[in-house]
Amino acid sequence: MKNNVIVIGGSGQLGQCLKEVVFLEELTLNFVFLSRTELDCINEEQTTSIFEEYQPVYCINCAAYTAVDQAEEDQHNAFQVNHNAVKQLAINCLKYNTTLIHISTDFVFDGSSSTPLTEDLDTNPVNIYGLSKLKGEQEIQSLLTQYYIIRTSWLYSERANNFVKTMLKLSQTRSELNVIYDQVGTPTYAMDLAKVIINITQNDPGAFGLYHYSNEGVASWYDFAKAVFELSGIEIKVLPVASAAFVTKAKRPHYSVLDKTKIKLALGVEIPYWRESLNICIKNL
Ligand SMILES: NC(=O)C1=CN([C@@H]2O[C@H](COP(=O)(O)OP(=O)(O)OC[C@H]3O[C@@H](n4cnc5c(N)ncnc54)[C@H](OP(=O)(O)O)[C@@H]3O)[C@@H](O)[C@H]2O)C=CC1
Ligand SMILES: Cc1cn([C@H]2C[C@H](O)[C@@H](COP(=O)(O)OP(=O)(O)O[C@H]3O[C@@H](C)C(=O)[C@@H](O)[C@H]3O)O2)c(=O)[nH]c1=O
Repeated sequence: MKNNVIVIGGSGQLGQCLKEVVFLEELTLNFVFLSRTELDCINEEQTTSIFEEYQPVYCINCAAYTAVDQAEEDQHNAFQVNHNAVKQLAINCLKYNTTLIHISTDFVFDGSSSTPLTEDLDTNPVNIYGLSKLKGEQEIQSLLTQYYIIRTSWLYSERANNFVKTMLKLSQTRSELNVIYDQVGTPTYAMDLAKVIINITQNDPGAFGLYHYSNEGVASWYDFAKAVFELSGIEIKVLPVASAAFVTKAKRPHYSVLDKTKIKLALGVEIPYWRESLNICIKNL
């Protein structure tokens, strides 16, 4: 019984990438991917019965309310998924001695730093999504010792919705695009992150705690968009604009480059440079 790994939010972007890594590698554990229809994690009874059924050795939580702008007007649902459901997962992990691998975000920071963000830096989210994700982190940290919280940033892949796919889609109907240059971070190829997560389940060093993971390097959304078009061979005019000129419902941090020193040392991961990974993704699209 003790060889099950449950993946919550299994049909989202990261969930699908995890599924692909599991499919490609020979693994010792039995991975069970649960879509929202199989487990709605805001349903406490359903969550408890899934833990009872699988008694998982790991629970990988990829479920989240990720619509950053929508969250500003839909706070209740954002907190239900990103805070309350995470608390229920943690309670069940405690009961079944399950290690929780939970994904969080660079949006827990306010963006006022100008040097890469370490795990011990003060948080101060500037939007509802970031605040709800921070509350989820805090529940885990107060209830569990056996957990990995991995904060990541700007996830993209061949799957689901993400900035790369949005840019490519917009380029089909527009001859020029305005893209923000004064929000700086690091794009992360979700396949790279998925490999790190699966590796934890296969070679767990027991180094529980909070970690930062993104690809290497630094980019603005403008740099990211330009690279998407350059690597795809698409000719389109991309105009750099300031955040003030691109109004969105949610405020976003101006600087969210994550410092990856801790995860590199503790888990021995080698992290690809963001443009290298983007190139792989674009070739697959
Ligand atoms: N995307 C990004 O840029 C970043 C994401 N993250 C974090 O990484 C993690 C994975 O994100 P990503 O895969 O990109 O996000 P997606 O939005 O692609 O996937 C999230 C998944 O969660 C599911 N979900 C939402 N509500 C529930 C619920 N009540 N019960 C069960 N499942 C639910 C969604 O289901 P459905 O498909 O039915 O809506 C969806 O499949 C999240 O924790 C996110 O906060 C961190 C930094 C950047
Ligand atoms: C579509 C578009 C967006 N933008 C800007 C708006 C925003 O500042 C930035 C990214 O926009 P998006 O809405 O695609 O991405 P956004 O939802 O802000 O992405 C965030 O998602 C959550 C889930 C996270 O955890 C973060 O790490 C981050 O990836 O690009 C432009 O400048 N021009 C455009 O044409």
